[in-house]
Amino acid sequence: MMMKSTQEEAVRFDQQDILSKYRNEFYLIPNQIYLDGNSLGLCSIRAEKTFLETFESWKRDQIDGWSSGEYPWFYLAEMLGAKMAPLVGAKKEEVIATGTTTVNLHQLIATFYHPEGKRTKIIANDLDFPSDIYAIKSQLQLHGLDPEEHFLSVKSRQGRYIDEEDIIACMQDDVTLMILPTVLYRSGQLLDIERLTREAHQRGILIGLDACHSVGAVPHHFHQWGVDFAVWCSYKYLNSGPGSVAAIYVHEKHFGTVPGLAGWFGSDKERQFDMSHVFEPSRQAGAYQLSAPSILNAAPLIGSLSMFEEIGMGSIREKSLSLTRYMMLLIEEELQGWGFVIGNPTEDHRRGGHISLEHEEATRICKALKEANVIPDFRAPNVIRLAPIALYTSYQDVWEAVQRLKSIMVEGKHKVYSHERGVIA
Ligand SMILES: Cc1ncc(COP(=O)(O)O)c(C=O)c1O
Ligand SMILES: Nc1ccccc1C(=O)C[C@H](N)C(=O)O
Repeated sequence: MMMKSTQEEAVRFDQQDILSKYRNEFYLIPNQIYLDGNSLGLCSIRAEKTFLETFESWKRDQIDGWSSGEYPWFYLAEMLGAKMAPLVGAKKEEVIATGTTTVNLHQLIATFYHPEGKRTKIIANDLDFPSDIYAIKSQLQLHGLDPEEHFLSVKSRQGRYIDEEDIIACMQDDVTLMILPTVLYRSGQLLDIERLTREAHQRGILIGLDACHSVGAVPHHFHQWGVDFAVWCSYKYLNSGPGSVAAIYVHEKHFGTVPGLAGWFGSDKERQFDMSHVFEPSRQAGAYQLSAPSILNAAPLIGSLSMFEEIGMGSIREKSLSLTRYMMLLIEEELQGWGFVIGNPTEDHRRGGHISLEHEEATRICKALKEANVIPDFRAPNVIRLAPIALYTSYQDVWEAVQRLKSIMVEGKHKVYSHERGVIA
C-alpha cells in the first residue's frame, strides 16, 4: 500500500526549499493561508520601501523628480520594462511598463488590427477573461464591423480547456489577428504559445497575448518565439499592488509601427519636449504609451521586481510547479469522495500557477474556507481557485489548507452559507 503524505514531510520540504527565506519579506497574516495571489499578490517590504521612497522623492524633489533622484520618473517606464523583459524572454527595448491591461490591449489592437479585403477576423476563445472580449468586440465596432461576423471564438470541448488543435483549425485565410491568454484564468491551462505562434505566422496571422496569469509564475520566450505583442498586469504574481502599472511587449520587428492611439508619452524621448504638433513616436515599445506614467502606481514594482531579478524565473517556476503538484497530491489523498474534481491540467508543461478545484457547492465552500482563514477565490460557476505562490507560500501552508478544507467537508461547515456569490467573488 502507498504511504500517505505526512505533515513532517511538508516541514522537510520547507527546510529544503531554497526560496523559503523570501516568505519573511511579505506581509503575511498569522494563521492565515493566502491562496489568492493570482488575483492580488501580497505586499512585500521591498515593494513598500520603493513606494515610500518614491513618495518621499515627490516631497523632496518636486518637479525635478522627473529628471533626478534614484529613479528619475521620466525614464521609470523604460527602466521597469527592462527589468520585466527577462520574465517574458524579451529584449529590454521590447517591454514598457504602462497603463492597465485592458487599455494596453485596446492600444495594441488599435495598432495591429488592419482588416483588409477578406482578412478581417479576430480569433479569441470561449473561456477568455471578459474584459479582453469586450475590448476586441469594441475595436471591431470602431472599424464599423459587426462582431457577430468578424469575431471568432474558439469553443471549449469540455468547458475547461481550449485545445490548440481547435485554435489552429480556426486559423483560416479570413483571419488577420489572434488574441489569446497564455494561461486561462479559470482552469489554469497553459497554452503552447510557441506552437501557436508558429502556426499563426505560417498563415499570415498576428498573435497577441494576455499574459496576466503567467508573468511572474511561468517563464516565456516571446522574442525567440516571435510573438507579435503581449500585455500583462503587475498586481498578481508580480505583487505590485491593486491596480498597479501594467505592461506592453512588442516584438522589435514591429518597431516603427505607428501607434493606433497616440499620446505624448509615446514620443521619442529626445523630441517629446519639442512640443511639436507632429507626433514623432519612439522606435521601441515605449511608442505605445499614452500619458505621463502613474509614478506612485509603478513605484512598488521597483522593489518587487528586485526579487525576480535575484532569483530568476527558473527557480520560481520549479517551486510553483512543485507546490501545485503537492497540492494536487494532497487533494487526491485527503478529499476523495467529497465531490471535488481537479479542473486544471495535471501535466506540468500544461499547467500555470494555480489549482482549479471544481465542486458544485464551490461558492459556499469558498465562504467556509475564508472563515477558516484560508483565502481562495471563487470563479463562476463552480471553481475554487487556489494559488500557492513560489515567493511566499510554504509547503506547510499547502498541507494545512487541504486539512482545513477537509475539516469543512467532514463537519459540513459550508452548509450554513448561501449559494450566492459575493459582489467581488
Ligand atoms: C486575464 C486577464 N485579463 C485582463 C484582466 C483585467 O485587467 P485590468 O482590470 O487591469 O484591465 C484580468 C484581471 O483583472 C485578467 O485576469
Ligand atoms: N483586478 C481585480 C480587481 C478586483 C477583483 C479582482 C481583480 C482581478 O484581477 C481578478 C482576476 N483578473 C481574475 O483572474 O479573476
